Amino acid sequence: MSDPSAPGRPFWVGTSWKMNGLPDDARSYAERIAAVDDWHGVLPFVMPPFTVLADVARLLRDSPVQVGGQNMHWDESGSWTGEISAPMLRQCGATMVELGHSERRRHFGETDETVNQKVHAALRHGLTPLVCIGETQAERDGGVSDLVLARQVRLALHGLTAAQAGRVMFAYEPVWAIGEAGRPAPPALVAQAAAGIRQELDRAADAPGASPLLYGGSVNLENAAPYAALADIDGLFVGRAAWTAEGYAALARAAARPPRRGP
Ligand SMILES: O=C(CO)[C@H](O)COP(=O)(O)O
Repeated sequence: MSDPSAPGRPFWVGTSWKMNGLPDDARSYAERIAAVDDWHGVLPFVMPPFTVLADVARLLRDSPVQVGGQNMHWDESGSWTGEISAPMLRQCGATMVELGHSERRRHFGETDETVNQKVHAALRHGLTPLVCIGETQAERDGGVSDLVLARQVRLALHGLTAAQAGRVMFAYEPVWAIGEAGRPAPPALVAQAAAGIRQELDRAADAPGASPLLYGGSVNLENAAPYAALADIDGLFVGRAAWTAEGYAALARAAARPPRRGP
């Protein structure tokens, strides 16, 4: 279990814009967060659509905000119509890449195996993978949440060395808690799931707490602080509530508010 009271424990607050952000809006968002002079100690990152990624990365180049892609292919190049590779993301200024979001698993055929191939490719090309995992409502009702989460973690990290495994970030996102129809998860439930995930991550990595574990799913200004206080949670991964620059900055402030304690 990671120690939330450890001095200097990094805490991430990031957002994926999903399929939102035309060029003018994206530039305006990036300019506004580039102007934020105090992130209250959190590590910020944004994941815009591919079409504006280079622009956003350029505007945030001199800021602490990292930029990531929302997906990528496992191959470097080739006949993969409509896909984006790790070197392409790097060239655009990305340092991170989100992999295995439930929307991609559900609608676009992403599997634990393709996530694993993409994790390997991301690390080969110097991108930090952020792997999204989470159980469906049916899996929770059926009592197999912990098994599902352990399987997703183990398969995502398959074939990595312990040092490599420690460089992979995870986001626990219960599928039933995401999006317009999502129901915010009780912090106690998140704490219980996160403790199990942490055990899996620590088994794979070379040092306890090496792999950051974020929480995502209907995070908002009211629930950010309780989630941020959980012992095994190292950050928040936010959708809708961070789709304005002001909303994002406010969430970072709310998540950074000390003290962070266990469940
Ligand atoms: O990916 C997510 C955060 O970027 C996640 O799906 C949560 O979305 P939200 O429910 O709109 O916060």
